[in-house]
Amino acid sequence: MITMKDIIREGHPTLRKVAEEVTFPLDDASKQTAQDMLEFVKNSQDPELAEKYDLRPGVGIAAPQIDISKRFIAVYLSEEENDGQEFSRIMFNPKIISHSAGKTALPTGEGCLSVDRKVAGIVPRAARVKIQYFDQDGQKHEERLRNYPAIVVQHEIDHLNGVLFFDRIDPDNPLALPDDVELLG
Ligand SMILES: O=CN(O)C[C@@H](CC1CCCC1)C(=O)N1NCCC[C@H]1C(=O)Nc1ccccn1
Ligand code: NI
Repeated sequence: MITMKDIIREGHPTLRKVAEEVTFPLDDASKQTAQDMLEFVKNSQDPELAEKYDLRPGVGIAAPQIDISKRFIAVYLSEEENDGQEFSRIMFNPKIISHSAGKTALPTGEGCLSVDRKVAGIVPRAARVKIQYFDQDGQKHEERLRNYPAIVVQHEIDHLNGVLFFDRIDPDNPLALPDDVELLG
C-alpha cells in the first residue's frame, strides 16, 4: 500500500518534470499502481486508517507524487465532500479540451501532499472544464466538471506538467481576489 513515505516532496526534480503519456494496452504495473493510488486517497480519508498508517488526508494524487513520471491521476471525493455525489476516478492521459473563461478558487487556498509548508494565497482555476481521459482498459471518456471536482482534477493535471499550486498564486497580492475569480462557496 502507498503511505506518506512514498510521496516525494518539494525539491525533488520529478515534481517539476512534464510526465510521459502512458501507452495502451497498459502494463500491469501501471494498472496496479493506479489502483493503489486510488486506495491511498480513500484510505487517507478514513480516520482510523489515516491514524493507523499516519496518512495525511487527501482528495487526489498524481503519479509524479510517488516518483512515477507518467500521466495518470486518482481522485476520490466522498458524497459529503461533493454535494451528495461520490466522485471516484482513475484517469490516464487526462487532458483539458476546453474550459470556461470564468475562474474559481477555494476560499482557503490550496495545499499539496508534496509541499510540507503552508503557502497562503488564492489559486485561480477554470470554473468549468471539459476533460478527456482514458480508463485502464483504454476506453476514452469525456466529462464536464465544475466546482470542487474541477478544482481537484486541475490540481492533479498540473502535477503531470510539473506545476505546483503556489505557481498560480499572485506573488504581489496573494490574497487578492481577481475580478474574474469566484470563490467556491
Ligand atoms: O496532488 C494532490 N494533493 O497534493 C493532495 C491535495 C489535493 C487538493 C488540494 C486542493 C485541491 C486538490 C489534498 O487533498 N490536500 N492538500 C494538502 C492537505 C490537505 C489535502 C486536502 O485538501 N484534503 C482534504 C480536503 C477535503 C476533504 C478531505 N481531505
Ligand atoms: Ni498536489
